[in-house]
Amino acid sequence: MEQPVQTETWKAQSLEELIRILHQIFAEDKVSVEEVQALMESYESNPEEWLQYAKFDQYRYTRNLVDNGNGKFNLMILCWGEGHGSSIHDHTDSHCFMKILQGNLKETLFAWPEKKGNGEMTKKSERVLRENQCAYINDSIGLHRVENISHTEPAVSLHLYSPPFNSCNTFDQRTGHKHKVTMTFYSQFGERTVCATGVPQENN
Ligand SMILES: N[C@@H](CS(=O)O)C(=O)O
Ligand SMILES: [Fe+2]
Repeated sequence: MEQPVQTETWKAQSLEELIRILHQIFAEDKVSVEEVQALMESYESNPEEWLQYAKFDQYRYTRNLVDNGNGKFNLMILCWGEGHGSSIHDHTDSHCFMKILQGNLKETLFAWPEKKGNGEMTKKSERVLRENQCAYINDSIGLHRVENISHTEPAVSLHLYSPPFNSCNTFDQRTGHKHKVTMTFYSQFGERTVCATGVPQENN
């Protein structure tokens, strides 16, 4: 009988330490989802450590690259103004970890639409994620929409995607029809990205 793999229980004391441990974990051949989720949850959000990456836009949520994980993952900070939300989308066969750094985010889970379907998409569940919680999703779990439903408080979240990707599909809730979109960064390593096309980058 195979021995269950012993996953380590880490406590990340700072964002810097979190990133260092993530590099260690992702350098291995096999990565445990539970281990990454527990590690990300163990970091107690300290705004002083991430404020340099938290750049907001008036109209839509922003994606701000913090670390490119040596090619193994992308770690980014998403900034959600009051009422900002994403479309229903998939995660391009990657693992997606989402930790709340500030405020609350509502996550609504949807089932994949039928191949030839043409109707309202099926809502599977919804929940509110609170400060320091870390959620996980991948395409076999389903699709989701994420929203800052607060009218008074912004929200900030830390996302890890592995392997990294720069496009996903968004879905029309009424019809289930999908549409491929390219996602880019509003800033990288704390520096505002110059957007040549002027086309909005986030999937809302
Ligand atoms: N997956 C989305 C954010 S979220 O709504 O989970 C993105 O990377 O832009
Ligand atoms: Fe997502």
